[in-house]
Amino acid sequence: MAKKEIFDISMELNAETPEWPGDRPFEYSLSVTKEQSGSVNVGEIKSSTHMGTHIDAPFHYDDDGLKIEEMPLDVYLTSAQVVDVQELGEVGVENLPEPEEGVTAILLKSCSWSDRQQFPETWPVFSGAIAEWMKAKGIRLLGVDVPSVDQQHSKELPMHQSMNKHGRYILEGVVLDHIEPGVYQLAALPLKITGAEGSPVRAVLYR
Ligand SMILES: N[C@@H](CC(=O)c1ccccc1NC=O)C(=O)O
Ligand SMILES: [Zn+2]
Ligand SMILES: [Zn+2]
Repeated sequence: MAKKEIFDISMELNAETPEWPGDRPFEYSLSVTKEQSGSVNVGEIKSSTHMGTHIDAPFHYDDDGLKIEEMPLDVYLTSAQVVDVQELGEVGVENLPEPEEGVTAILLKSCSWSDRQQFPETWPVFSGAIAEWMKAKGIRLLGVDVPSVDQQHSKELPMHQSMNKHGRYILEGVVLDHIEPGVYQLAALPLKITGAEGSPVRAVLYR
């Protein structure tokens, strides 16, 4: 078998990773040094669950929604198609190609968040009709290369709600600038945090 080609599509997590405005920044530090313990360095992390490349559990926007440890894992281990949606202010169904055979995730490459040390001022609007289209095509996961599938100041969260209503799942903050459109295997598993409404993931594409 040929060697696996692995493409990292995750953001780095460090003190410069931009948090959602008003949310807590990411922190990693050594709480115990090897010198102190005589044996090991031990770290601790503080983070929002919506930091960097992450997934939303439905409980993020629906009090009765699934929590992170209840989420199906096969949604995040699947064939994924990277689709070019660059230069679009609004992304609708008319901008999406017929998915390739066997694909159950679509990753939208907008290239609208180039400086990952700044929270972006704007990003494309994703039409709620995409969720219905996904359901009709058997696509279970939508990935976006921006902080959210809705706009920053939205309170109604029409896209999140439409995805939930149609039983579709959300992956946010992937990095696709270096990825050619096409079909890959995706792995992007959440941490098993009891009761949580989101989790950072290490997202990779491979083939
Ligand atoms: N919906 C966004 C996150 C979000 O809305 C948010 C994240 C942290 C703190 C506040 C937030 N939203 C509204 O106050 C997301 O899906 O990641
Ligand atoms: Zn989120
Ligand atoms: Zn979200």
